[in-house]
Amino acid sequence: MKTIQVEQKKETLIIVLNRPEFRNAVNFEMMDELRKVLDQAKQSSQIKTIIFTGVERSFSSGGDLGQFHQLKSKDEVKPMLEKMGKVITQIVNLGKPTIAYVNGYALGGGAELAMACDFRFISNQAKMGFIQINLGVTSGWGGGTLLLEKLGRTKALSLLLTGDILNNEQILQYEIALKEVSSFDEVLLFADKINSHSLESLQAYIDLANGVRDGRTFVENQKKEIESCSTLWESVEHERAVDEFLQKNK
Ligand SMILES: CCC(=O)SCCNC(=O)CCNC(=O)[C@H](O)C(C)(C)COP(=O)(O)OP(=O)(O)OC[C@H]1O[C@@H](n2cnc3c(N)ncnc32)[C@H](O)[C@@H]1OP(=O)(O)O
Repeated sequence: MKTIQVEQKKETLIIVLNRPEFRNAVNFEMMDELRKVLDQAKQSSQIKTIIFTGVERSFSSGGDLGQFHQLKSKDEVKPMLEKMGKVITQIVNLGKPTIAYVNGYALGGGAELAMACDFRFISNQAKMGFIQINLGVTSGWGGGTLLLEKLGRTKALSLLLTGDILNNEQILQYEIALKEVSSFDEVLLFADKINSHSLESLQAYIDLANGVRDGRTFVENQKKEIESCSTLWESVEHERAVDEFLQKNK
C-alpha cells in the first residue's frame, strides 16, 4: 500500500495514514486503499477492532487540496465527495468497533474521518477542526452529520459554523474524545479489552447502536436484543463463565 500502512496486532487492525509530506491528506489513492482494506477487515474473523491513526505529527489534514483544487465544477467535485462518502459509510457500517487515535491535526475531512469512528482517543498534540467553512464550503463526506449526531445541535453547530480548531483540552471539554492518552499502547489496551469478548457479542452491540442511530423503534431494537442474547446464551463462552461463577460460590 502506498498511502496507508496496515498492521495487525493480535485481533486489532491498525490503519496508519501515511502521506507525511502532505500531513496525511486524503487523496484518491488513499480512498481506494482504505476501501480495500476495510472490505477485508469486515470479512475477517481474525479482526475484531480497527484503529485509525496517522504518521508523524498529523492524523489527517483533510482532503488533498492540491489534487482536489483541480476539480472546479460541481459535476467534477461530486464524484470525489461520493467516493470518500462511501469510505465513511463503510466505516460507520463496518459492524465492528472502530477507534480513531488523533495524534495531531485532524482538520476538515480529517475531522470527518475521526468522527466516523465509534471512539476517539487523543494525544496532547491533538487539534481538531471542521475548518471547511473557512474555505467557503461545508463538510462533504458525511462528517457534519456525524458531528451533529454525536455532539448534539448546539455543540456541533458551534464548531461547524465557526470553523474553530480545538486543542486537546477543548476536544475533551466538547466530549468529542473519550480520553487523552500518553501513548498509543493505551489505545491498544482498550482495544484488547474489547477484543477479549466474542466477535458475535461485539457485533450484536454495534448493531444495536446502529439501530438507535438509524431510528429503529424501541420494540424493533428490543427484538434484536432478545435475539442476540438468546443466541449467545448457547455459546461456549456463556456456559463456561456461568459454570465458573457457580463453582466459585459453592
Ligand atoms: C475535503 C475538504 C477538506 O478536507 S477541507 C480542509 C482541507 N485541509 C486544510 O485546509 C488543512 C491544510 N493544512 C494545514 O492547515 C497545515 O498543513 C497543517 C495540517 C495545520 C500542518 O501545518 P504544518 O505542520 O505547519 O505543515 P505545512 O502547512 O507546512 O504543510 C506541510 C506540507 O503539507 C502540505 N499539506 C498540508 N495539508 C495539506 C492538504 N490538506 N492537502 C494537500 N497538501 C497539504 C503543505 O502544502 C506542505 O507542502 P510543502 O511542503 O509546502 O510542499
